Amino acid sequence: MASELRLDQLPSYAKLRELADKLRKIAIIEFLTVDAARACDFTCSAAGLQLDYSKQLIDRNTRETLWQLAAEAELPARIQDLLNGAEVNNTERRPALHTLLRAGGNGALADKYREVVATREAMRVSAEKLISGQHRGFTDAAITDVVNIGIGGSDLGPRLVTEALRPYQNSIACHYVANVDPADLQDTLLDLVPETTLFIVCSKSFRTEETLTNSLVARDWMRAAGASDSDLRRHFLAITTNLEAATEFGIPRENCLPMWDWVGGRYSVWSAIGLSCAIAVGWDNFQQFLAGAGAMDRHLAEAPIASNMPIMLSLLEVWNRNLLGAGNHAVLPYDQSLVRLPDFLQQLTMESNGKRVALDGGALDYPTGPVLWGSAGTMGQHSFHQLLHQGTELCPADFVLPLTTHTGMHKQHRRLVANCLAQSRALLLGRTEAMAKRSLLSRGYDEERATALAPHLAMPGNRPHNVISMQSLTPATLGALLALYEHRTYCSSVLWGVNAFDQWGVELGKEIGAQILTLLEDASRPSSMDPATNRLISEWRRAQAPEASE
Ligand SMILES: O=P(O)(O)OC[C@H]1O[C@H](O)[C@H](O)[C@@H](O)[C@@H]1O
Repeated sequence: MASELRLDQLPSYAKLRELADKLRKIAIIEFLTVDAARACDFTCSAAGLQLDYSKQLIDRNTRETLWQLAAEAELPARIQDLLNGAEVNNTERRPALHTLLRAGGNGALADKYREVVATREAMRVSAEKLISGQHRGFTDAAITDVVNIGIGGSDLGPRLVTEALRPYQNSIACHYVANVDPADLQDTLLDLVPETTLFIVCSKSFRTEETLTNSLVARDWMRAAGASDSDLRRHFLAITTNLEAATEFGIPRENCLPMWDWVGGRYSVWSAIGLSCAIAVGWDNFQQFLAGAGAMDRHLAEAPIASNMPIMLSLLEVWNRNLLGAGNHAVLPYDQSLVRLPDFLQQLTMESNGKRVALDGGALDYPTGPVLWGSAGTMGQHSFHQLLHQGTELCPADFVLPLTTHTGMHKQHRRLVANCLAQSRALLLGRTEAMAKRSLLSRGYDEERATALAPHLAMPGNRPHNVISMQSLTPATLGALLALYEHRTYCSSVLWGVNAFDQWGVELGKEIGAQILTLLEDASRPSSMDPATNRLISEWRRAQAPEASE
């Protein structure tokens, strides 16, 4: 591992700085006009996806320099480290082997791969028993509903995949409960019947407060419906590395599927953590999902830097972040079934690359992972796109566009596609004040009013963005898309010199949460927190009805 890497000390970085100063004054549309081949050349394809980066603020020279930067950072070697099981998670002394979960076989990692294959088989059996109605509840009724209880990586991936693949959905309905707010579980259970409901307790650690709290309430709900302790085994499965804690909770070993410490939570949808997806869409579709990701893994491993899609996306991320100063990145899927994609990518990218020290613990004096946000088009157009077009913040964006629809409503889908392409073009071109004034005059405004209004209608354009398209959103292209972002995240972590696979920053809040809970549970305890926290604790205590404080 090159733990001493510092992005700003790589030889090409100084040249990129000069290029950024120069390019900031140029309009992207000029590149497209002058260079007729750019619209085709600034694209790459892999695993059923096409990336169009022709509307980024880079010219051919900058692109060459970015490729050079990737070579100087030894990105291809670092990618081999990831794929071959090197200890890329240095603070936790582990490899990060999510790619093994969708591999067809790997000689060097045969022991681990055997476990993966055995677990896949157990997932298949479990999913098929449920789908075929063989898995029955305590009154011998077939299970109709599955509730995945998990949070973070044990929720966001499975939830996204199940929702995105709704056209492939079979008869079992999968629901997702994550929040410790009792309303989340309560709302979900409202429409469910205990006799036909199965819970999957999804927790890599089996120590997560939200998941354990919700699972206990779910167990009480089952008991209240008449399920005995031995009946519960028909209604609870667990996915975890911590089999002991799961059995202590009352889920017998034969109802547990394993996870491994070499799979990070946010990279785990490919493991048994994805069981709810396999139940929702069936085993064949889940396998297609794994195969799509596997195809992207092979592309990452084999494609040269110049045509490597995850590497290119990562270089553009670093260019926009470090050289053009963009502190955020919007993801705009033009497909309602990908409405959860920004949520999933927030954990993937911000938990991975929201870091301020290098692998060797040294402080970094350049920015790392940007804030990621977004929502499905066209909803965002009627809300935050105003800022994308005219705000003072530079927001690079990825449009994600399946070219066809599963709905069968092709005429209406055309409108969605037209909106996506129009937003992309408007971000590229903008509108000058003179153009705005001309348009106002043609609409009957008088000279004085048109002059006054024109600056409000003018848009700078030149907003860099990518378009990631695919023929249609299938299990395979969805797998490829998620793997693409996983690999972009890893490549960027290499360039920034940070560990993408730990998340120490989430721990302190959990510790303080446990301390504060003891103060909320026992009103007689004096609170010795900071004055602001003490005041809020007192306010909470005053707000409680007497029966809530027992
Ligand atoms: O799967 P679990 O062990 O319950 O963890 C669930 C989540 O909680 C943690 O706080 C981490 O920040 C996440 O990376 C993880 O996915």
